[in-house]
Amino acid sequence: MAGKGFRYRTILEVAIIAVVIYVLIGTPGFSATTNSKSVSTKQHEVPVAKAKIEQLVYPSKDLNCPRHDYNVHIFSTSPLVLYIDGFLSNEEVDHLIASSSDKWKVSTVSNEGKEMVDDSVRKSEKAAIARDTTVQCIEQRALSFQGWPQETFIERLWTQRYNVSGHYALHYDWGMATKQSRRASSFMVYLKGDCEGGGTNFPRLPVPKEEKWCEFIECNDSKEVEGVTFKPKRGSAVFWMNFDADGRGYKETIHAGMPVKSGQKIGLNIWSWYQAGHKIPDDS
Ligand SMILES: O=C(O)CCC(=O)C(=O)O
Ligand SMILES: [Fe+2]
Repeated sequence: MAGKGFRYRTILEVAIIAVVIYVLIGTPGFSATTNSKSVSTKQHEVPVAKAKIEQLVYPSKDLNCPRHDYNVHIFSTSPLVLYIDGFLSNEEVDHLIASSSDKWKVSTVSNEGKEMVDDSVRKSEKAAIARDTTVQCIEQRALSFQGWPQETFIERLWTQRYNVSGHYALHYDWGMATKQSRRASSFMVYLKGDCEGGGTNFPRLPVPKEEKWCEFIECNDSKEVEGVTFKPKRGSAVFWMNFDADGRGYKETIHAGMPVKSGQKIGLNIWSWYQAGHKIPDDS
């Protein structure tokens, strides 16, 4: 009798341990094993890292980019948040807007690996712009700005358009982060900011005291808006690092695209993806 009871207990313990291991391995960001986790377990067995690698772009080595100057202001050192005044030239901004014009598609959000439209989270349109020389020079500038970090690549550039009531609710840009692969940094570049509202709000970042910042941030935000809101100033960008050196996501980087109350806003996302062990393909 005692032997049987012991056996049942052992089976129960093994079952509990198996369930715990299953749950942990299935949790995003838990370990390296999530690197090869499927986007959708049912229909499309696409490993996350593979899907992401297909979105990475490599500016040509033969580019001859025109010189371009911009002004950088340190907003915060931990996490690193910078405001880059004039990151893009007027010509580049016009070019990006023109090349998006016939490509706008409704924006989606990713929910447990599935892409879906959800207006309550994200209401905008996005366009995957062609990678001509101007665009590749911007990709190259984004890498150069960051000091050419190792095993880090630019994700294909997207523009994003918000009309009245367009917005992007609070979120992190982390995506499916693992030790081996993650969205290391974000640039939110503004192409068009002829609007009321539409700033990028970081509720956990404190508002600086210095009035000079009012050129770049909302200084008349109502009391209900927490933290700092960067103005969508044409050609300028907010840059931030999403993770610390150990790969822990910075909670302070939670942010939102504030609702556009009138007019229109167009932005450009430049995300940099860290992929351990990945190399620029020979044929690129
Ligand atoms: O439009 C904005 O201000 C923010 C957009 C954003 O956070 C994103 O596209 O990830
Ligand atoms: Fe974002």
